[in-house]
Order: sequence, then C-alpha cells, then structure tokens
Amino acid sequence: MARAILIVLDSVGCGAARDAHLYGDAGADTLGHIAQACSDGRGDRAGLRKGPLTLPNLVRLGLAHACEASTGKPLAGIVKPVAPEGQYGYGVEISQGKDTPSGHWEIAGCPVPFQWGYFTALENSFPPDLVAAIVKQGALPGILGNKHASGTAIIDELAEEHIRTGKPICYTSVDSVLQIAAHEELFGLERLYELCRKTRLLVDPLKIGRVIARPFLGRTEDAFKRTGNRKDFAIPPPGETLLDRLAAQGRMIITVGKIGDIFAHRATGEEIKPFGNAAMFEAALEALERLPDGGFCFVNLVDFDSEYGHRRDAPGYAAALEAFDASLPRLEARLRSGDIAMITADHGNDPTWPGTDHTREHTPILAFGPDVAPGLIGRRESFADIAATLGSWLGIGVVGPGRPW
Ligand SMILES: O=P(O)(O)O[C@H]1O[C@H](CO)[C@@H](O)[C@H]1O
Ligand SMILES: [Mn+2]
Ligand SMILES: [Mn+2]
Repeated sequence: MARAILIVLDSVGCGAARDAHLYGDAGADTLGHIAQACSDGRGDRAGLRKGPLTLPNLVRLGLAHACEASTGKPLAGIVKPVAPEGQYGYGVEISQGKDTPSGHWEIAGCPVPFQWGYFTALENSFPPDLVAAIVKQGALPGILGNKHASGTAIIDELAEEHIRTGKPICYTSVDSVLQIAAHEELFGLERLYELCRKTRLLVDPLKIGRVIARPFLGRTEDAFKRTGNRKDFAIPPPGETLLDRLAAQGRMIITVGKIGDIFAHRATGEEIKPFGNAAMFEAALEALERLPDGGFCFVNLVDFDSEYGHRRDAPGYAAALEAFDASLPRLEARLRSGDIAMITADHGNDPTWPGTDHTREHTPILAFGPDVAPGLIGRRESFADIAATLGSWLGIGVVGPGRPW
C-alpha cells in the first residue's frame, strides 16, 4: 500500500493570485522576485551565498515550469530542463485571507467558508474590553504594544520595558492573529502559554484565527532573540480534513513542525516539533523510515516564512531554499515503490515586497515518487486538489471539495 509525505514550504509562493489586488499584493512573487534578486546580485551575502538562485533538484522536478505556468515569466537565472521528472503545477487559494491556517486547511481539503476577524487599527489595535479581559484573566499589570508590528522589531522596542514592568507585549498584523511576546524565563514559558490559552477563548467570538505565543530570551536590546518555543493556538478546522479521514481509518499519521498547532491538534497523530528547517527535514526523513504502508507524514518548514519572508531578507530566503533543495535527494532516495511525495506552500511572503506581511499568491505544487508519472498538472483551482489527490492515492477516497489530478 502507498505512503505519502506532504511538505509545506511555508510562504514559498509563486506569483500574485488573480485576487491579489484585494490584499494590496498585485505583482508580488516570492520565488520570482528572489530569483530576480539573486540574478541581479541583490541575493549575495558574504559567508552565506552568492550568484543566481541554484535549485537543481526542485527545478529537475518541475519548479521552474510551475512558476512559469503561474506567472507567464521564466525564473531569472534558471535553466529549465526539457522534461521535468515530477508532476508540476500551481495552486490557487479559494479561502479568504492569506494566512497559514487557511492555506493549510485548504491543502488538507477544508477551505475556509467564513471571513476571518482582523484587528485592523494600526495603533490601539485591540478593543478596550478585550485588553481589559486579557489583563484580568492573566492577572497582569497591563499590556505593551497593542499595535501592528513586526515580531522582531517590537521585541527590540519593548522587551526592556516588558522586563521592567512584567507587562506582556501584545501585537498583531494583517493576518487574523493576536501575538503575545514575553520573556521565556522572567515571565515564564508556561505562564505565557496559559495566557495564550485564556486569550484564545476571549478572541473566539471575534473569529481570530490564531493566538501565538512568542517567547524570547536575552537581557539587553542587542541580545533579545525569539526561541523555538513559539506556539500557535488556532481554532480547529471547520470541517473534515485529510488528517481526520486518515485517522478515522486508523492510518498512521506523523506531523512535523507546527502542523499540530495549525490543526488544533485534531487528528495530527504523532507530533514532532524540532527547531529549524534542517532539524525538521531530518525528523521527516526519520519519520518516513518508520511510516508503515498507508501512512501519512505532513511537514511544515516555517523558517522560510518566519526567518526570511517576514524579515524581508531575500539573501537569507534564497540560502534557505538552496539548503532545502540540496537535501531533497535524500528524501527521494527514501521513497519506496507506491510512495508519493508532494511539495507545496500555504501562501506567499515576498521578501522584496513592501511591509512585512504575507502576500496573496499562487503556490507551486510538485509531486514525485518511484511510481508517480511525471507531467503537467496545470493550474489547480483550489489548494484542496492536493487533499483530493492524496486521499485517492492513499485509498481513502477523495477528501474535500478538490479535484484529484
Ligand atoms: O513578525 P512576526 O512576529 O514574525 O509575525 C508574523 O507571524 C505571524 C504568523 O505567521 C504573521 O501574522 C506575522 O505577523
Ligand atoms: Mn504560513
Ligand atoms: Mn507568517
């Protein structure tokens, strides 16, 4: 029986979606602009990387073809093979928003049918009664922040005051999120998680997708650094997902990275959460070794998004893509007859785009394995085609509204 591994390269979009203008993202193109930056010499960083974007394995599987199908433009500095070795195409998101939960849920066969709630005010973003409730429930002396911010910038700005006053730093973005940053030791990690759990309940009626704990360490401005203990408290998906169907049929599920958090730990099987793309990739390989027939491994690699996309760091993003690419043959070598591997993304996060937020983009879709016939799968009208295809491949039937290819 077949096994499947699905890897979400968080934020690795491949060109503005048709409705990108509704999000201020017309013209955004995460992969295209990274390739362009590298080709123009703007992707160089001493000691890190240099020159055109080099992704030989992803390109061999069909990545450059997928990007070109999405945007109509070639990826700068990349020579395409005549015939890719994988199945390749791109996905269009039908859910509202451009955040991680909607992207992942739709990939898993559960597009989001409702509008998320957002904190739209740039300053004093949270309603006064919500702030009062957070303060009361957390027995806090108050909160800091209360605005739209980049998570690293706001720590630089407010961490010293946080340490002095004990007030956690609360902030948001264009996504449906309420994030709480606090010192992992001085405020306490468990206390931060508990505060997030309580806040999760408070924002449920506002249809806020996630409350995110952002613990950090350090004592002075130069030394503040977020730790790997980030934790997302999401609402559960609003309908059946591929994970639910697999779990109901007794299939083994291993999830790597923040998949557990994103699906509110529903049918997320054995959860493994190492820190950093490289460690998560190794964990995925190890999971594959012990995944039985019929099993499913679902992986999210978040560094692309959190370390490079939101930080608008094109050279760093390019280096992370190249590192992932270089590790791919080790995944291919572990696939057995009947297995399928898929690589996709949940939204864009163009590091050359204004601001620090996600971008509404198409996502590349690559599928490969010893028995996966290569070829164009074209434009997929919903990310949900992935769950539909994987459900069929794994013999549990089509899951969700997508169309299998
Ligand atoms: O700037 P940081 O804290 O990384 O926050 C980013 O991470 C959140 C979740 O991906 C996004 O909504 C964005 O605000
Ligand atoms: Mn994401
Ligand atoms: Mn993000």
